[in-house]
Amino acid sequence: MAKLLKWLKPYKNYVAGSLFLIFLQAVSELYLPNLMADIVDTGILNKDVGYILRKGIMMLLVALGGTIAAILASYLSSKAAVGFGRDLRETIFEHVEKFSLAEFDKFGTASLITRTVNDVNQIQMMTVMGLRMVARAPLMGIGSMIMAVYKDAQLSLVLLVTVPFLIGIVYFLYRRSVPLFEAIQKKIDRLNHILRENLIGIRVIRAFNRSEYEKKRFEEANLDLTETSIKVNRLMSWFMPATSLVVNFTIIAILWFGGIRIERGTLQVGDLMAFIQYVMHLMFSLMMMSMVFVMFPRAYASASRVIEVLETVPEIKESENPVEPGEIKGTIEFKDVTFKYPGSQEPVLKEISFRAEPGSVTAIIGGTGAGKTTILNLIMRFYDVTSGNILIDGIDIRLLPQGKLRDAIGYVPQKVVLFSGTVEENIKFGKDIDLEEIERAAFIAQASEFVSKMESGYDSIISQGGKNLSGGQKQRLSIARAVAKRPRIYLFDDCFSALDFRTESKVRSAIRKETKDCTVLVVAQRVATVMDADQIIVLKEGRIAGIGKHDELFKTCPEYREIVLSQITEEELA
Ligand SMILES: Nc1ncnc2c1ncn2[C@@H]1O[C@H](COP(=O)(O)OP(=O)(O)OP(=O)(O)O)[C@@H](O)[C@H]1O
Repeated sequence: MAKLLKWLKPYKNYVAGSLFLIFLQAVSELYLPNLMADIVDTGILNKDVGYILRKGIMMLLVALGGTIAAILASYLSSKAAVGFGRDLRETIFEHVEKFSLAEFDKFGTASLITRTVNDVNQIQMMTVMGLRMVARAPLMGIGSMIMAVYKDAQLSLVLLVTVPFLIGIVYFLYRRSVPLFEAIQKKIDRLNHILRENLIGIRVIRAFNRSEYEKKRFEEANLDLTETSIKVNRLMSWFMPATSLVVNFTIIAILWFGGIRIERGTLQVGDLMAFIQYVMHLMFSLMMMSMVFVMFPRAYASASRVIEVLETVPEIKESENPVEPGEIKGTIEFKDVTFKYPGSQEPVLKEISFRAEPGSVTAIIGGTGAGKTTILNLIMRFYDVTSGNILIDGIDIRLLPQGKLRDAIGYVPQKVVLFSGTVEENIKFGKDIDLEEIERAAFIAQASEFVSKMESGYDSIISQGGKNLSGGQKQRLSIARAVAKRPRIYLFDDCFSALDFRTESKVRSAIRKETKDCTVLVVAQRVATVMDADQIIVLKEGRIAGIGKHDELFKTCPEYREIVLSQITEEELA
């Protein structure tokens, strides 16, 4: 928790101001019972109306001052806590942006969302409570104790019996609630995860008639969270009655012993009234502190989760001695690359070596799960190789600044990702270009026609995830986005399969012209897509089964021959 305090630093003036005001509020509250005792013991006993009025007005002024201080303290502490929460969320977001895919896989999207929103909220609430109560409760507690002893030291002995009871209750609840609060945060993660999957997969869920099953899954997670929350609340429901009971017993004991002392003439009525008020303040402070204690475990659990994210060092780091490559030309070379996903037993790529030159097209073909996408992931440095090297223009990509590397790449993923916004915003996502360039990119990707038919053309709104577009339309916008960057290297990950043959061949011939000086890597399933590539890499279970041109591979590589013949007959080939 203390580790997070550095985000509170910019707000230290607000914190100091609020602590000072809380101090003033506490002083005013401690002074009031004293004034009241004076009114009773001096004013009322001597029937001195003037004295009562003077002291009464003073009480009013002190109370007013205390109230103003309390309002201002609340304002300042809220400002500090809200700003602290905002900064923390921003820091987490920026940090997570630097994560490699391995760290994303480790936390999971749902958990990262819960940690950024819900956990930070818990910490923020704890900060407000902390600022208001942590300062006020000890001040009031100690102040009331001193004042009570000052009023009647002997009567204060009652507290020696009752205060340990209160502390015992708080300690018991604290020990019991910590694990429950930790569990609650994990269960919120799980609920978010299921909810997210349901919202994203709603079409598939309906098509497969799995709504009931998903409903059950959600209900189970929801119930699980509810049960744990009820357990915590049940535990907490003991808190107020138990503490009230102790407080009321304390008051009864004070009235009992106080009455005896008044009878003996060793205590005045006003002082007893003030004493009771001080004791109430003391008990109230202890209750406040215990509320902080109760909130603390939850905030502590949240803080640990946030710190876990912040302390995760992204595996993919900028090199300490980066090589400034100047203009990237685009030669890609794999040298004996072996790669194992974090947490996996077996490598998915084994001893891969090939070279792709600018001005050439390299196609990668192979069965599902052969490791084709992984090759592209490695070129973009989403993961680092386990052994071997990947060189761009002869420089190991680990030595290249990541921004420079990715700026040189135009990537079209297998699964289209579009962002909510306009068509134009989506196309110029990788580079801020003018409308003419945007239209050019759309033209190459064969997207101009359908975009011009959309109601507002390039200003048409794309809904979340591109739900208002067809699969092929989304794919073409995704291609246009890559083309718009005018990169040196193109990585097409099986992105033509959503297009019909005619559109695919149009897109490919337009792209061929556009990319004639660039290095192009195409992952494909269709033989027609790879046939005219300058080199074809046949992947089988993470190894290169063959590399060469179509005719040569058809003769020499049985795996390639099998793929080709599964799609085209020998007569068609001839
Ligand atoms: N993030 C990951 N963590 C662990 N294993 C992974 C991860 N991503 C992929 N894999 C595994 O790596 C292997 C290769 O995956 P990859 O996506 O590269 O295959 P692919 O050849 O592109 O397949 P497809 O044609 O079906 O897209 C698969 O067995 C897959 O299970």
